[in-house]
Amino acid sequence: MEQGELPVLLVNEVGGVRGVLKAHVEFLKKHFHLITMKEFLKNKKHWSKKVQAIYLWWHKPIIDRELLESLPDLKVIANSGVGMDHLDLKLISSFGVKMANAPHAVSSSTADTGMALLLASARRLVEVSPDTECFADDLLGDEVTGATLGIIGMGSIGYKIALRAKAFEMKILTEEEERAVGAIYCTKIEDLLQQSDFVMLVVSLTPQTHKLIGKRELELMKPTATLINISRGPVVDQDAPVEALQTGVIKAAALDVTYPEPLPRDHPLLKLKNILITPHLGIKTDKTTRMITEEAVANILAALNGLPIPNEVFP
Ligand SMILES: O=CC(=O)O
Repeated sequence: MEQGELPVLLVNEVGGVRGVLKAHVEFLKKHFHLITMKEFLKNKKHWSKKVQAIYLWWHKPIIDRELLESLPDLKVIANSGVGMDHLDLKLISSFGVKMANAPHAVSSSTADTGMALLLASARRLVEVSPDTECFADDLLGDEVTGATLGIIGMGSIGYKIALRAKAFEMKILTEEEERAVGAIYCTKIEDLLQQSDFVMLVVSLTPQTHKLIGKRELELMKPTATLINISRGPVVDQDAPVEALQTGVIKAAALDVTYPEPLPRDHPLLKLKNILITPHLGIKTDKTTRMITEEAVANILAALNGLPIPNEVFP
């Protein structure tokens, strides 16, 4: 890189459904020469030795061996969220490329989404319309105050959910050691499932958490309990809640994540009444998306300057 030249940052696209938000482009351009995947592919020869960083906005582009081989000067990939399950961390690292995520930016808005799903399904907010008869027997909801919330995954998002749940006077169970918010530690996930009125999934998707919740786990839950997933779709074996919700094994579910996303229109989950499904809204606020880009820029600049990367992720 010549003096005064900005490092080249590759982004999937600008705007659209999966492109870096247009509102962030001016900020990115203060630090980088920005090129899109389309521009890169159009003139690979020109850009290939210039790209030093990738900012991955919403899981695109696919980072595979072919792409990595075509970017010999790539130093860092910054992810626009906390979940890294869409990346082959070992492969990327074998090319000497560093990786980073944005955990601080996303924790509050994702915790808010979790609580919004919990409250909405407890009080059946999406089942009603303005002309619904308010004393209809079948509209009685669940009291949140005093109910037990089991949190599976006590990272920064789980911790913030616990803080919020405490303000709602809930009893909190966790299967990880986290007593700072007054959560009670269950040594076994089975105990948490059996005792909770609401079970909230906040774990990262890894081979260990893939299909963590299936038929057996749902059967351990109370028939009056609600399952809430704000982590990744494949943490739940998706056939299991279909049957469990149809047969009353559990009372309700609220899923911000599914597989695939979005679900096909004829998916059996979409036919159920006792389920609330949102399209992976977790982090989507204006402030969070701005903070994500700021966090990503800090990660990239640190990597390019040979400084410790604030949110480096290791394979
Ligand atoms: O899904 C959201 C994230 O990975 O941060």
